[in-house]
Amino acid sequence: MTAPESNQSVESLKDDIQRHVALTLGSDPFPPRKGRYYLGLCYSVRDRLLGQWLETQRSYYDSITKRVYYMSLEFLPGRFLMNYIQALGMEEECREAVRDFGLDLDELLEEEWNPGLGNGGLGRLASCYMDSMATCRIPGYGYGILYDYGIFYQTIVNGYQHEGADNWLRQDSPWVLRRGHFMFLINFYGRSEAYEDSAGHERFRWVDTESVMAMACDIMVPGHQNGHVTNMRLWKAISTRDFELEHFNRGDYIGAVQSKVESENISKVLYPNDTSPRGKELRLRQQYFFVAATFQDILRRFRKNNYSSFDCFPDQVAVQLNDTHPAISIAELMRILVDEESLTWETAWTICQKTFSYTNHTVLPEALETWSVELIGRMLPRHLQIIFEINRRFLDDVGKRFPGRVDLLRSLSLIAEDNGKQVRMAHLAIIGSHTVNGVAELHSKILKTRLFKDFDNLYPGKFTNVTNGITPRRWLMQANPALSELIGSVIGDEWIHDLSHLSELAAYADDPEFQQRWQEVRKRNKKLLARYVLRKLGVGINPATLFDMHIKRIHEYKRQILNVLHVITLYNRIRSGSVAHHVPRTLFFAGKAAPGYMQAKLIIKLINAVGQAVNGDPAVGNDLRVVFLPNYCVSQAEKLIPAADLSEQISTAGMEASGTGNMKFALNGALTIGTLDGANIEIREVVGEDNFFLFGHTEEDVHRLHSGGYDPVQIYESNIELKKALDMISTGFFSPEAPGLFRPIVDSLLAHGDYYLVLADYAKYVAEQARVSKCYEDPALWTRMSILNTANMGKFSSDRSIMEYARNIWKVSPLT
Ligand SMILES: [N-]=[N+]=N[C@]1([C@H](N)O)O[C@H](CO)[C@@H](O)[C@H](O)[C@H]1O
Repeated sequence: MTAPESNQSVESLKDDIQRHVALTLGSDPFPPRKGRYYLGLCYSVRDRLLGQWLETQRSYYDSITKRVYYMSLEFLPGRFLMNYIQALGMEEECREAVRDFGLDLDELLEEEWNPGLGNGGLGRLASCYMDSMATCRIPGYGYGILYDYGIFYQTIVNGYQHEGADNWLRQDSPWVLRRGHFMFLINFYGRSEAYEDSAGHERFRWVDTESVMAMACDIMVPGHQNGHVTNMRLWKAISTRDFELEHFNRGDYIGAVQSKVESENISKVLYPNDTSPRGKELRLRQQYFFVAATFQDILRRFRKNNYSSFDCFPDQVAVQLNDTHPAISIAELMRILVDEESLTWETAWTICQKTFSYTNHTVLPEALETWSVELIGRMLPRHLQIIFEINRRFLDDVGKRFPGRVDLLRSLSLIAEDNGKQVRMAHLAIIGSHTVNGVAELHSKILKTRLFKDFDNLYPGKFTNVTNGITPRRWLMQANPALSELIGSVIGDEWIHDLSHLSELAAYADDPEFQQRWQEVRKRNKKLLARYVLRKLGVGINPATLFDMHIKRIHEYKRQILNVLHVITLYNRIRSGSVAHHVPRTLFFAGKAAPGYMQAKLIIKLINAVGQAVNGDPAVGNDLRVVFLPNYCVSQAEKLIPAADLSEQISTAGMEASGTGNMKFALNGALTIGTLDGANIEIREVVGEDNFFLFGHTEEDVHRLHSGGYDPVQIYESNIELKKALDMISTGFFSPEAPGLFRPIVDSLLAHGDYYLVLADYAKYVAEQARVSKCYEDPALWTRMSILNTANMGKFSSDRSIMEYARNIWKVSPLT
């Protein structure tokens, strides 16, 4: 863009901002105020995106292309403004425009509330995938729920997590386009009534239902500087107008309105559990609500092309089930095709299996969703009938192929009998899908060889792998502009669209001048973070120390406890002077615990209690500092990750399906200390064993130790430093006011068998951490390792993942 053109575009942008402040917000544009001008800028940027969105949607219709429907109960898009500005390639323009008003773009960006419509990795992955679908021009949409309240707002009071309501829409969001004209009626409860149709066939209809409306709310998802803009369509529950007669007849107006209000509770709040569902009725209502609304929207689009039959439905529609949360879709599409479209069961079932594909995100037993037959029968009576019929036909087929294998029938059945009749949603998703994938090679192997072994034997070729990825737009270009600029200065900017170009960086790994510039960028990012921590917590941290980060949801399998045991060990070594030399470290912890997960909440308290002791001990000084950052979210991760030296990926092998934080850290040049778990294995393969700090038992070892012979007490007894650390925890060293406070944690390790093998991996972990310190003392070596990590992360772009889904699972090609 020429100077006059850019001046002209800066001027027109300034006009738009002030016009929106005046005419959209109804506020006086003078004097310029941060809050008002932030919204003025948002609406001006939105205007520029809407045009591209309309064009993109038109191109979908014109090309009658097959579309992907990525169904997810969670999305974690992060703040939109900077992502939109960079996708439109107008960052400089915006900076200049707001500067002319005496404002600073970086300050305006902080005005935006994080849309926390997800818990962790699964939700963020869905948003990275949306960004890549748009950037790779894969025709598709994300479907979910517009919760009024997202993941709770975490504060730390006296070391304990407190949950606050995340009323993120209280100031209305400039990004949410409410589509009042797209309202669908969603039914619940009632009963399924059999009747005979004119051809004498038995048919079913769902009657006497209670209903609520689903209103579409769109949020745009722009591709990176390619004019391709798609959207997430998130459903909001709106009460229907008609009153339930029973209230009305009693003249109970308030009661009548009450039930209306209740019906709108469906989209009120996100369930805050990361990998352990709570079988709550409202949660199932949320799942069916968004599934039913989504399929009415899918059918509306399909019917627009006036196809003569549904046989081509799978050629036009690919539905990806993001975990089992949307799995009731399979029964819903069967209901629509059989009950409403009068297709035969067989035809309908074939269409279903050709339409659906399912991604599993965890092997943790407590995370595999089941719904009681009683609850489904009450809330979705017709769907239960359909699920029983799917199961009957499925077991018939299995019985024919494997006569007499009652055990097989029991293990494969959709219905679990052991704790009251439960519908296994993963089994429904597997049977009703043409493809099932895990999210990293080890995880996908475990699905095939352990968790769903019988299904893999039954359906050879159905199980596959698509290793997770992250979008380089948000996680490098946006989060780490200084490093992006340095990279661009030597290899250009193609990596933004094709991350494999990063490999060209490897040539600079030993280049002293480049190493120098790399170190400067990293120092600058660490100083920036130190300033943020001082502002947020009033805690001073020294940017010259090794920044060691463990930021993710709090869960025992992620082993924040193992990290704390290492911190206490270092603390004891420093206090006792038993180590000749210690490399000063700052330990960063951040993450939310599910409100009902008491052990995780106690782990947060332990981290803060240990931090208080260490930070307050004059004998330690700057050598060791512990920081727990409250309210971990996407925008906080964008500040933390570019400043990290060490990335903690220390889960019990076989339990972290993939991890995606591990990819974000390595992409930004942090080195990983980790186990052979999830995507750590594939990261180590590409960055090289020498550039990865590995420790711990393998998944095979864990499986073997879980089947017997593991004695954590023996390890405790035989390791002095470990015993000392555990004794300090259990005797109240970190909780003098309540000596037994952390007993449950120590009991889980010693008395209850240490299921997550914390003690088994302690010694190797501490030893590997010593190797980390040693390497860190050699800046040339560390910088070389850091550059080689970034250089080799091309594989972990979500563009690669999405193109694998498109080619191997969805069978769609990018729009040209
Ligand atoms: N649910 N779930 N699963 C997870 C994460 N907790 O959200 O999905 C993430 C996205 O696939 C994985 O990276 C992670 O390992 C896995 O535990």
